[in-house]
Amino acid sequence: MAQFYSTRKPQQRKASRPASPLTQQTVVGLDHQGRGVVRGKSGVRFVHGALPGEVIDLQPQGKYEANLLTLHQAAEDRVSPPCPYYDKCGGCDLQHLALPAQRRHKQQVVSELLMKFAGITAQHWLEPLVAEAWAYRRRLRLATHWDAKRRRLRLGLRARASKEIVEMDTCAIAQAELNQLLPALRAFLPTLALVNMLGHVELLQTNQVMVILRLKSQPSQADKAALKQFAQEQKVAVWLHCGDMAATPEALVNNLPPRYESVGAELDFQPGDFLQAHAELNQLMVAQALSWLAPAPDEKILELYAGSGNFTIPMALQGAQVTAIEGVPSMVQRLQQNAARYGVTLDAAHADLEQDWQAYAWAHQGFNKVLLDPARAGAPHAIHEVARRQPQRVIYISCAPDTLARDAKVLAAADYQLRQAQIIDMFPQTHHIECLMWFEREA
Ligand SMILES: C[S@@+](CC[C@H](N)C(=O)[O-])C[C@H]1O[C@@H](n2cnc3c(N)ncnc32)[C@H](O)[C@@H]1O
Repeated sequence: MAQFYSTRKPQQRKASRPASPLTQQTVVGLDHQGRGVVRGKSGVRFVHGALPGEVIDLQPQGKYEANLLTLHQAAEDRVSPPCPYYDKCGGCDLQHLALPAQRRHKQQVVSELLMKFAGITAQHWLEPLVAEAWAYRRRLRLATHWDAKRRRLRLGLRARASKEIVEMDTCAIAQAELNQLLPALRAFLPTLALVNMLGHVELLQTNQVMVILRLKSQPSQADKAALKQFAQEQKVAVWLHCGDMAATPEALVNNLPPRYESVGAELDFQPGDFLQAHAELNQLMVAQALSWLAPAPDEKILELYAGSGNFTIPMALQGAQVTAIEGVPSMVQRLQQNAARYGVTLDAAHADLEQDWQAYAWAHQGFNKVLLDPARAGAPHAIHEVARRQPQRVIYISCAPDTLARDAKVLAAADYQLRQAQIIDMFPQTHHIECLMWFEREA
């Protein structure tokens, strides 16, 4: 890209005066990021913490956002957030909305986006798939800051729209085993020389508790010995992720091969691999997707964005002929390892699904059904490739309703009907939405 240099000094920006608060505003909606929508004379504002039907005063922040200043009239569905860190922490931004209303809201968001961007409605919405709504997260990523002068470590979650660290004793949505480790980590980490090169700390709970330290470089032998002792005392595995982000985490103390449960299978994974946030709901979701896919033994199934085999291995165990594609080569290896451990035959390949598929041998076969579970970016290229191949059925698992709606438009244009839809309550108390869609091509 061309760069242009100027000898002129950059103009000094005048510090802008904060905008005046807007009073007695009525909230008319809730957007897909969980913010209340206010339409005033100066345009639309998205207000953090506000709910539809409420009358509020708000403080504008930037061009479109705002913070809630005063609540004059509360919505019926408003509840008092139980977490003491709710006001500061950027994690659970829908705790102030009653759980049934959160689920209704998520379904409404998906339904509205599908209508707005794809012009479609689901023939049938199933009741949301739900499970434990607190203490469910099996992965906690903690930010750190070492104050060398005061010899004090800050360890916690990031505040909303800020780099500030909110230190908490417990995180209300994290699994108990992860919370129990927090005091021990706060006491232990400052005793290590590596504390001044610590990036984040990740805690994982699957078949064991794992502590993953993100470090700029390898720790000293003395630190490694201390970490081994900590692992023994706390009965945890310890992994080190040293160097740049592309480096793979390595086990320092590994008591068991890391595994997570899917339907009828315990699957190998490694820290750094994608892992669904809610263990119980993951299993319900996989079971539901498989029942919709209903693979017959003679049918060929194409699975896209397969990860380490969360959907693949249960499908193959049911006798389906699966071709599974994943973009991270080491995860493809894990998938193949999982297939070998369960004695199932399948094709697994590494590919960037957002590139042209011409060069991929697997892409030249015919497929009866497709299951795809992309990241938040959706499948902007892959969905065209899928539609062009005209499989009878497409099961789409989405964690981003806006990109789902964009991709659904492509399927709708290729004569697919949205037969069933369902919210998966994978991220209760937060605005994040997971959903499952069954598209069928009318012959
Ligand atoms: C939401 S995860 C789902 C993984 C798996 N289905 C599961 O349930 O564990 C999305 C996966 O897509 C992969 N991915 C992201 N972009 C990709 C691309 N352009 N091509 C291929 N795979 C990609 C990621 O590495 C990740 O494993």
